[in-house]
Amino acid sequence: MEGALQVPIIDLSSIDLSDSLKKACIENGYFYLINHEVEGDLIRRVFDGSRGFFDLSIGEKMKVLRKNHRGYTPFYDEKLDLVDNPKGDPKESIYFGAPEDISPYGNLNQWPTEEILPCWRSTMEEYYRVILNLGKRVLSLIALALNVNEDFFEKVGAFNPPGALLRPMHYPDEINYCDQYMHGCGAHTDYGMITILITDGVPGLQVCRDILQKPQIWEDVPQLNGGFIVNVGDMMERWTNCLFKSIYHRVTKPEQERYSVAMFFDPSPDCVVECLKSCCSESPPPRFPPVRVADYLKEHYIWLPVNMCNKNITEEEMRTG
Ligand SMILES: O=C(O)CCC(=O)C(=O)O
Ligand SMILES: [Fe+2]
Repeated sequence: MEGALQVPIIDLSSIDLSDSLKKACIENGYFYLINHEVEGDLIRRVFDGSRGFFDLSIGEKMKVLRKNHRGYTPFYDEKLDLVDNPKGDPKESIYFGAPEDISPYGNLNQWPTEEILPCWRSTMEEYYRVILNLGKRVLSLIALALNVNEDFFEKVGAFNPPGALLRPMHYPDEINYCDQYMHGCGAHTDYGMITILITDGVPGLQVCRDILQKPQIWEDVPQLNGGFIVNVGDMMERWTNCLFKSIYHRVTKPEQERYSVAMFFDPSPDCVVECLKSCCSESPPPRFPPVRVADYLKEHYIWLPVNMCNKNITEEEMRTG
């Protein structure tokens, strides 16, 4: 049974939204974010840029093939749900980290050249910075809702350096799917603190409020014009001892081509996530031991490098999905 769903709306221009934010994170694990002050023009440029990149030839895109979780991930590269999408997800994407993030190897982001896509890098970097600030604002409100200081996530090192990854995505329309591919993106939870998502309005995103229920009930999450969709991720679920829900979601086979842009607020790799005192005591006791983010992510980014998982996929399939 599938149907439309009530999504709580968090209005960032409201004076006191602690209670509604907390309620949305506890009862739903997702909400719309409105009055966020991100300019429509920037969002339009990001979607135009995203279409421009995914329209490039496969050869051009492969020049920035993902390394160290940065760069192009071709069709079928990501394996989120091996039951429904055993061959991988029939979508393509490109990942970037913080423009300023300098690892011992330098900044790991990979960019199409300025000749191929003029202003592309500057647009994506601008969007990254704007959404990073928006996410920090939401996370400071979440901290207040959890009865800790508003700079809690800064203080525990979640942004030092920022582990957030920006990811424009492209789903081909359903006529390009082989029958066996049930979904554009298999069922999963996100790994980080929160995800801030925007789509081009083409339907597809669904959530399942109880993954153990049989049969599972998947409900559509429509894009709210001008709003972002925010969902809680696994790290936040651990911090809050499961008070906040890291919600299962997926993207069905879209009827037409679909584009979306997600920013995953993963805490920085050395940050340790430990149940908040305000969320646990003897009853309920902490359900998880403290975990270093890098160790958690290593176990959960299970998808294989493209040269291994795509070995049975033809060039034609990689081009079209
Ligand atoms: O494209 C979407 O609407 C959602 C994608 C998603 O859930 C993800 O990449 O984690
Ligand atoms: Fe997701």
